[in-house]
Parts: sequence; structure tokens; C-alpha cells
Amino acid sequence: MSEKSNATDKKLKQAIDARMAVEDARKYQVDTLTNFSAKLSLSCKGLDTELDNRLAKFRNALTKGVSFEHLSPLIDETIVLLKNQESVQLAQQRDLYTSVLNAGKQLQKTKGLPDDTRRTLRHLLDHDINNVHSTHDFIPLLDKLVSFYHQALNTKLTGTSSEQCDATPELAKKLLELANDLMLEDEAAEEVKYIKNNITENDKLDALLKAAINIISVVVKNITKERQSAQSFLASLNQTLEDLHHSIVSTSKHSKSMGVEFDSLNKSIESKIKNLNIQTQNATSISSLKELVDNELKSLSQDFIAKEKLEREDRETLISSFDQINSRIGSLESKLTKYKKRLNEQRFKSLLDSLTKLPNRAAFDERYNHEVHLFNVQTSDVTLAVIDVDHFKSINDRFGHTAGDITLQVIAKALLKSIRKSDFIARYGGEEFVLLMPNTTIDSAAAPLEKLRKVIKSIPFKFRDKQIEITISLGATQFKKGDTPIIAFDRADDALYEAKNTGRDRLCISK
Ligand SMILES: Nc1nc2c(ncn2[C@@H]2O[C@H](COP(=O)(O)OP(=O)(O)OP(=O)(O)O)[C@@H](O)[C@H]2O)c(=O)[nH]1
Repeated sequence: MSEKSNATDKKLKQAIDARMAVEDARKYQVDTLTNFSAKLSLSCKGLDTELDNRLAKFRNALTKGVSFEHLSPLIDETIVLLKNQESVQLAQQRDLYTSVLNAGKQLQKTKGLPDDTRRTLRHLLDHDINNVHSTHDFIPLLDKLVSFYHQALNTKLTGTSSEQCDATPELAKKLLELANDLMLEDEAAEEVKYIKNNITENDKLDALLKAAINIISVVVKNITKERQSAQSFLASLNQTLEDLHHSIVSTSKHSKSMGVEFDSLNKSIESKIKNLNIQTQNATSISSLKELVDNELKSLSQDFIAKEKLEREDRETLISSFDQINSRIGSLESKLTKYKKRLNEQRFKSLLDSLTKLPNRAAFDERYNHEVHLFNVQTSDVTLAVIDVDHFKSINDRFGHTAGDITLQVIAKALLKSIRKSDFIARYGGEEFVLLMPNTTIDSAAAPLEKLRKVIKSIPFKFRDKQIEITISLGATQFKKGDTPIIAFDRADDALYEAKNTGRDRLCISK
């Protein structure tokens, strides 16, 4: 090979190597640019669709190997979009700052946040939030804030579930029953009635709590009044006893001092009589004797007059102090009688249901236990019936609690009027009544119980101009040997349950 051709080959090889180096460099640059644009697309993804599209186009152009002249406008457009994005982000950042600050302040007002959470929250709002320079910086703050909200929500749900709670009909019912059992008079009775009338089964727990607190305040006020009245009774009793004591002491003092005066008068009379005796024996003439006797008799008669006066005074003083004592004892007696009467009235009232004026559950329990006991020793027939007003809740719901109360009063009156004198009826609670029929077998009780059912059904109830028929269901049983109060009651209750489940407005018997 010639020297010339060798030199040409060498040059060619150098040219090829240089070209390959240029191509490699270009490929490296294109790859770097593609990578860069891919990364940029990824971090800008979702910020702006226009920017997304533009970056996708740019990447595409790079992979297709489009010349730089073609790429340049794409780059310019992307730069404009990125600049826009910068101002959009700044605005968003400002909004985010305001809303995080507001949310945090709102959260600070929430009760029940743990102390350390409250401290961290304050630090977040006073310091951390001011060190935020990009939207991304908000992420840890938002994370904290969400966790604080979570805590606050938890505290609220567990601590003050009453506010969130739905209506609690069972509690409303219980509260009404307890309020019914309260034995109050006059003003207090009216106040409790008013509170009761505002209780409904749709009341939430906090409303029921408020009603319960109001009832408790009335009861406390009433107890204080009762206590004050008992205290003033005791004070007046005490005063009367003290007066009595004074009268007796002064009478006895007076008697003692009288005794001393009587003694000295008696002594003086005695000595004068003695003296008269001596003088009489020593007398020398009738005239001197006469004069002596005259003088001594005068003095003696003065003593007797004084003695008689003293006796009269003593008698009068004694009579007047006995009169005083008598009148004080009389007033004591009348106070005691009044108090006894009041206690009896209260005991009587405590056994009466305040709404219907029928005996209440306590009175029934007393009588019922007694009847079960008598039955077990004497074995006379006793029938027990449990009576429940049907769908009573709907009366309350449709026409209000006051209408419900009046309905119960009317039913109670009708029941009382329709039973025999020897029967015993009581309001057991709510819309439930119990009837004890001594000396009655279950077979002979069926007819009067059926009559009760019909009597109630035929009452022409009218609410808001609407004629309403109200019915009752009855469950009855007869006492059996070995029955305990609970066993017999459960049997009657089962029969009532059957009456309710088989259509209501009926009597079911459990033998
Ligand atoms: N107005 C008034 N309602 C009362 C009184 N005591 C209890 N209640 C209400 O009586 C209703 C009894 O309802 P439930 O036990 O559901 O029975 P019901 O609606 O009669 O239905 P059934 O017995 O199944 O026929 C409840 O709404 C109680 O609030 C009260 O003294 N006055």
C-alpha cells in the first residue's frame, strides 16, 4: 500500500471517530434532555394540563430527534407556562396559609383538647406556619393539623356524646315515670308538671339532662321548704315546752315562799294562843282578863285575816298558773295533732299517684305482697290483672303530652268507677295499671275484666275535634299455691304480652 493511501485511510478513520464522538455527545445531550424533561413532567404533573401537554410534546420531539430550531419554540412556550405556574402557586400558597391559620384557630376554641396538643397547635400557628416557603412545606403542617382534628373529634364523640346523640325514648320514658312518682304539692307540683309536659320521646340526651336537672332543682327547693317548716314547728314546740317549764318552776317557787309565810303566821298564832293561855291563868281580875283577851283576840283575828288572805292569794296564784300550764299543754297538743295529721297526709299522698290519684306502685307493692302472703296462709281465691293502654305513645306523639296525661286521668277514673269496692286498682307506671281482685277466681274475673275493656273502649275521646277510640289490653291470672309475688306477676304479664301480640284490645288469661 502506498504512503498516500495510508494517509487517506488514517484521515478517514479520524473523521469517522470524530463523527461518532459528535453523535455520542449529541445522543448523551438528547438523553439528558429527555430525562430532564421526563423528571420535569413528573414533578409538574397535574399542576396545569397545558404545561403537561407541552412537556409531553417536548419529550416526544426529543425522542424523534427533532432539530433544535423546532425545539426552541416549545421550550419558550414551556417557560411561559412555568412562569404562570409560579404566580398561581404563590396565590395558592397565600390561600393555604389563611385557611390553615383559620382552621387552627377554630380548633383552638374546641374544648377537651389535650394540653400538649394545644401547646403544639399554638406553636404551629405562631411559628411553624411563618417558616413556610412553598406549597410543599405545608404538607407536614397539614398532617399535624389533621391529627389534631382527629383528636378533637374523638374527644367530642366520647366526651360529649350527648350532643351528638340521637333521641333516647327509653330515658325519656324513665324520666317521666320518675317524675310521676314525685309527691309534690302546690307550686312545686305545677312546676314539675310544666317540665314533664315539655319532655318528649324525641328529646336528645342533653334536653333530657336539662329537664332532669330542672326537676331536681324543684325537688331540692321543696325539700328546703319542708325542712324550714319542720324546723319552725320544732322551734315553736321548743318554745312552748320552755314556757311550760317556766310556769311550773315559778309555781313551785311561789308555793315555797308561801310555805315560809304560812309557817311564820302559824307560829305567830300559836305563840299568841300560848301567851293568851298563860296570861289567862295569871289574870287577877275579870276586867283585866277581859281586856287581855280582847287585845289578844284582836291581834289573833288580824293574823287569821292575814292567813286567810294569804291562802286566797295562794289559791288564786295556783289556779292561774295551772290555767297557764293547761293552756300551754293544750297548744302543745294541738300543734302535735296538726303535725301528726300532716305526716299522715304525706304518707297517704306518698302512696298516691299524683297524676291519676290512684294508689301508686309503692301502694300496690305493699298490698300485693300482703295478698300473696294471705293467699299462702288462707288459700282464698285472688285474681291479678295487668292492664296496659294500647298504642298510648301515638296519643302523646299526635296530640301532645298534656293530652296523654288527661287520657290517663280519664282512663283511671273510669277503671276505678267500674271495679268492685273490694277490688284494688293502682297505677303501676306509665300507661300500665294493675288490678287485684280478692275472693275472685279467674273464671269469675273474666266477665268484669271484659266489662272494663268495653268501658274504656266506649269512652268518647276527642282530640282536636277528632273522635279517637282508645283501647286497653289485659293479662290476668289467679294466684296458685307456692306463688311468689314475682311468679304470679310474671304470669299476668305474659298474658298481657299475649294480648298485645295477638291484636291488642283483648283480655288474655294465663291459668
Ligand atoms: N302523657 C304521658 N305519657 C306517659 C306517661 N308515662 C308514660 N307515658 C308514655 O307512654 C308511652 C308508652 O309507650 P309504649 O311503651 O311504647 O307503649 P304503647 O305506645 O302504649 O304501645 P303498646 O303498649 O305496645 O300498645 C310512652 O310514649 C311514654 O312516654 C305519663 O305520665 N303521661
